[in-house]
Amino acid sequence: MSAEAPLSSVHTKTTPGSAPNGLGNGLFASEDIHTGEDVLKISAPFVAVLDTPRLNDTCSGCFGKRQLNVGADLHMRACTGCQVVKYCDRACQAKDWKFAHSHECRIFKGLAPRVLPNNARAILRVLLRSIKKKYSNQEVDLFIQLETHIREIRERNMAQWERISLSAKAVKMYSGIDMKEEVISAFGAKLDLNAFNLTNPLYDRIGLYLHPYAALINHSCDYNSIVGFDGDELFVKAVRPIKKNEQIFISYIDASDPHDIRRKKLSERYYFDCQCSKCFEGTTDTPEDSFLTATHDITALAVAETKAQAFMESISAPNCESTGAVRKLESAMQVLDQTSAWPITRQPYISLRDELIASLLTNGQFKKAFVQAAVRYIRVDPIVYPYDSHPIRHVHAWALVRLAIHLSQGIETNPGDGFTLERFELKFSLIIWSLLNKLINKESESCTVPSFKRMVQLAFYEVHKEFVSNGLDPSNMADEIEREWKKMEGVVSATLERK
Ligand SMILES: C[S@@+](CC[C@H](N)C(=O)[O-])C[C@H]1O[C@@H](n2cnc3c(N)ncnc32)[C@H](O)[C@@H]1O
Repeated sequence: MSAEAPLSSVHTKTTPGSAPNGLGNGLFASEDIHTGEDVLKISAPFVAVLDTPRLNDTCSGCFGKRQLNVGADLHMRACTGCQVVKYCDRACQAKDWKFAHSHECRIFKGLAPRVLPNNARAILRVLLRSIKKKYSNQEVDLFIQLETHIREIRERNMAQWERISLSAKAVKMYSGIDMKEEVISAFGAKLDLNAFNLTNPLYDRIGLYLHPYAALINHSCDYNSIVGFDGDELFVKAVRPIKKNEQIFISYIDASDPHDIRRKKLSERYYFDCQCSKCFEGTTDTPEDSFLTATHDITALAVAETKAQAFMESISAPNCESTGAVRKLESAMQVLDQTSAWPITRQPYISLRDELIASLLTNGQFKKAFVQAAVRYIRVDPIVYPYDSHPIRHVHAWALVRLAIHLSQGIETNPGDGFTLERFELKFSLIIWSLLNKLINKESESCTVPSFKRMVQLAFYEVHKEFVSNGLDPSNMADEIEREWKKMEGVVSATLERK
């Protein structure tokens, strides 16, 4: 495969090669890559589908990109044929029709009101596109060579194997495709092992995505690159400088999990014992594995963790509304606090706070959400995501901006909000301006995707214009801004002291 142009839709600073330590193949930097630069950009997926709940609120043509760019509530229309997929407009519909929907529409229509699960819809797309010769020989070759771990799936996870077999049976039956079920099942296993979470530009999962070139990237808990999506475009960006010939690594799992949990997830989900440098170093001094005190009661900590996890799991129950979720998440955090040893930067605390912010927003408790988002931005993220370029840090800063804008407009919040933010007398406009200014200044090194950057630029332009129209230039207000951030520190300390 040529280093410069592996496939027409692939733009990359990598070459495939054999990876050391029994990792099979991998991708290697073909030149020095700076922080924030594209390691790999793929303009068209091999296959990408939305998760079933997202079919109703996300466009199957642009995967929500236009909704974000236009910033308006686009009124999506369902495909008149199958009524399963929805689109922003004719352009999005035409794009998806050409990509695959023209071949699957009648199958979806025949199944209505049932909808195939996401993995079956993805397998169906791959099969239909293969039959219609929509893939190049190179793409097919790469796909065929992908790891399946099919033997391990059959031996170690009967439920997964049954799901794959059932999907294969359904796809064969509904499409009428003349192919052995075992071959279709192998496609399903390839998908399970190699697909990425398709996310929107704010890094919320919306579906699954596969491209066989991107699937060559191996995992490391000490990754140097991050995957993001802008619509159906994939971006792999460098979170830190990468030297020529260095191997490209992403994290397949949540790298903020402690050592043992990371290894368990990789083994159960991807069927390998991680051979990365961080796993070899073990648990000494890593923030994910540390507690606040050197001596602690291991059993009490394990009990607290189990209790907190149970609270967290209970919020995904179908009958759990947002008020109940807030209460449960706060109880879970309290259980961890009561150990006096659990850092706010150790899982499951990090996820509990993320979930709490989301539930507070749903519940209209904006002040409390702002305070929790401030704790996350100031105290949690710099430890959990040590690279400044990490997109999650930028997305969390954006969440804080949105909440500050909301509060600065004096929009009434839920009466049960409780937190007396007023006593800190925050000047929200300066906090908003300084957060956006920081995001803009770090833009070239940020691993966020283009739509996110555009959204930030637009917001900064509007906020700055507002200051100028009042005869002010915040670029010359460094002292005032510093004072506001001291107040924000006060908000964060007061919140954490109340624990
Ligand atoms: C998506 S594929 C990556 C490409 C793969 N190396 C290949 O040759 O096709 C994932 C598989 O690569 C291997 N792998 C990736 N990262 C690894 C790691 N850190 N330690 C051990 N094996 C790894 C495992 O077999 C895993 O199931």
